[in-house]
Amino acid sequence: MTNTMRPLLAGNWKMNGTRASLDQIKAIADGVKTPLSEKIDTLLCPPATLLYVATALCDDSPLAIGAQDCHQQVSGAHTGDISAEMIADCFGTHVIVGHSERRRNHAESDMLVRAKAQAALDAGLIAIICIGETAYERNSGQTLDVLKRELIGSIPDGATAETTVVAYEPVWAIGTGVVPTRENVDEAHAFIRAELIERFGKEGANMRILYGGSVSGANARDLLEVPHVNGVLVGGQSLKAADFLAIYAAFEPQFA
Ligand SMILES: O=C(CO)COP(=O)(O)O
Repeated sequence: MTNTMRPLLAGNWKMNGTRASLDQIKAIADGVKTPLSEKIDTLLCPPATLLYVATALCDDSPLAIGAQDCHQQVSGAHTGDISAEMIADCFGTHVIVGHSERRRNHAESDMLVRAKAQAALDAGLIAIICIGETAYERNSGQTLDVLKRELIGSIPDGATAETTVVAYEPVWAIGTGVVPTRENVDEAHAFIRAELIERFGKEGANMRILYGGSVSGANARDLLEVPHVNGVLVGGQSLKAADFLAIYAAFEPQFA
């Protein structure tokens, strides 16, 4: 067994899902009610419109529910935003911050992502902080520099292994069906682990590092064997219960 840390399987629905999708959430919540859930954490992040009803659906399931973003402030004149407090109020337990789609589409800087992560920690949520290089950055040899800059800039000083998860999502692998080579994932995760240990010591050694980008039931097992891959953050393949549960099943050989 390569990775002994309790892993996290997280789904990110992005801007997908209406009330018609609640049956999929229920099917996922029911599907993870197996002994494997004693060994791994599962999480689904639907759009904010479904947050409250989703947490109610998961009442008797180990499936946790989280959000995809939060504002850095607790409340105020911020039309269209939701705060970490509001997520917690809906019984959400996690929030994704700094996803590359938000960094790109909303010009979110490392400093802003860090403030959002801090807001999440202040509200008692677990922050899933996303980092990852673009194709241009990889092709021009900047991958590790980008990861270092994003790690330093985006993670608050008070982050602990319990409250903070790092997600490595190479931008070029998101939604493309292109999965990095084992060597690429290995290099990135080992680098992130070393950086986390340097800054956070023991907490950094125990912080979970997820891989995200075109994860499916077909490739999850191989990814989970790479050292320092402590789970996955899944987009497209988390929308349908059957696909999500195929990834869940892929954890079995290592973690059951
Ligand atoms: O961005 C992602 C999860 O946050 C990954 O998306 P895909 O799994 O659709 O590539």
